[in-house]
Amino acid sequence: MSPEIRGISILGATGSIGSTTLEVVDRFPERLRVAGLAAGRSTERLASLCERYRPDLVALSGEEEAEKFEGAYRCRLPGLEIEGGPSALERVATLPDAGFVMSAIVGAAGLRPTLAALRSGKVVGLANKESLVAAGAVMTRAAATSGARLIPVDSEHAAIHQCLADRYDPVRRIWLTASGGPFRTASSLEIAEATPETALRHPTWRMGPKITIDSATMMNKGLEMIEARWLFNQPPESIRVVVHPQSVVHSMVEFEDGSILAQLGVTHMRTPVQYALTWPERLPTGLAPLPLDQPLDLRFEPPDPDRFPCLRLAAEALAAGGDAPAVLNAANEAAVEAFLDRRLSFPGIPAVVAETLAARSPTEPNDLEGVARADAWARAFARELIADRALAATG
Ligand SMILES: NC(=O)C1=CN([C@@H]2O[C@H](COP(=O)(O)OP(=O)(O)OC[C@H]3O[C@@H](n4cnc5c(N)ncnc54)[C@H](OP(=O)(O)O)[C@@H]3O)[C@@H](O)[C@H]2O)C=CC1
Ligand SMILES: CC(=O)[C@@H](O)[C@H](O)COP(=O)(O)O
Ligand SMILES: [Mn+2]
Repeated sequence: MSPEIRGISILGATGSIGSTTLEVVDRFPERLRVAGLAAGRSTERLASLCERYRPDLVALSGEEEAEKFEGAYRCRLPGLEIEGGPSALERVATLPDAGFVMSAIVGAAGLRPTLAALRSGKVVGLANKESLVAAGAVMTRAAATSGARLIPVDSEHAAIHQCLADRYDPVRRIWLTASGGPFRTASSLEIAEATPETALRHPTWRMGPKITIDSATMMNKGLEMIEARWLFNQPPESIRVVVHPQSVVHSMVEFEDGSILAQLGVTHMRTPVQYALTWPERLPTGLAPLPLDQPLDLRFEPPDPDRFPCLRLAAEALAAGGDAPAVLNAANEAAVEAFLDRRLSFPGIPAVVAETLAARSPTEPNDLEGVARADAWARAFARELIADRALAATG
């Protein structure tokens, strides 16, 4: 019997995860059909994707972007519905013909459409970790109410999902592996001199710019600790980080008897992306296998929160709960953007996040509006700090 064709929507179709998702669609055209696509500003790429995959609906981040897209590409895309703005992203996330939604917009812009997909009971492949970092309680509650399923795409969480399978054995610890980023062996002085060029040189993964900077500060691992807390419902103190420079062991679960299960694989996002799209089935990825018939050194070392303070800040936000993770996330987004624009130094990133967290008046957001308020406050506060620092540096 041939498998049923599954309609999918891709939020963040023009990005790194979006492209990998489409590679998987190319591998299994008899199983996967693109129903909806959404993206931000890469209009030429989006138009080519629409020509190639013929979705029913395409959404752009804003109405103005959608009007420009319509004007420039309508003649190439007859019959395609084109919309823009937050409600359009939500429409793509809830299309009746899409049983699966790949949530791969970068940053807090991914929250609303991800929540819409969860509310409408979709299977959601979650790459947008910021959804769980900023609004973990809101997202997981929505999934529990609607019966939606969250399948992790983040490589570490996909690994843990596989190690846990349907086991109900008590978990002692979750070990998230971290590559350590481009500055793993650098001194604090060297790290202070980091530029966008050096920080974007990730040693093992090719990813979009925001997550690549997060890997360099190790905020990525901090965000992943918070993501793991919500995905696997584990107490914060049981979620640990171990540096593993080869990025071959994608993460591990330690059970009460001390046994540790790990998931290993090649360093390529096609594996977790395809895992989410075809779960619970496993299909060939077409990637060369991990060469275990060759010598392979695997190293594990403790992380250094003195050189990488973002790790400590994220652990503190996780322990504090309430709006702290949303504030951490928004301040980090503002700081990373400024670093990439050369308006903030690399050590300025944890400094801005720390000052923003310290200045917050704690709240307990219980819906997305509350999270959005915490996010807006933190973003504005962080941007002011960044502007003041730039002024102090030039003045
Ligand atoms: N890349 C990876 O290997 C991994 C990524 N992730 C997570 O997946 C997410 C995506 O990362 P990645 O693919 O690397 O990022 P990219 O920067 O490569 O892509 C981001 C995507 O988001 C879209 N986008 C940005 N802002 C908006 C907006 N306001 N409205 C609609 N679309 C928007 C971009 O559109 P456009 O380009 O058209 O502006 C693009 O399609 C992140 O949350 C990241 O942490 C997790 C694990 C691994
Ligand atoms: C591929 C993936 O899941 C990334 O989140 C990756 O883990 C980033 O590398 P770091 O381990 O350096 O943060
Ligand atoms: Mn990851």
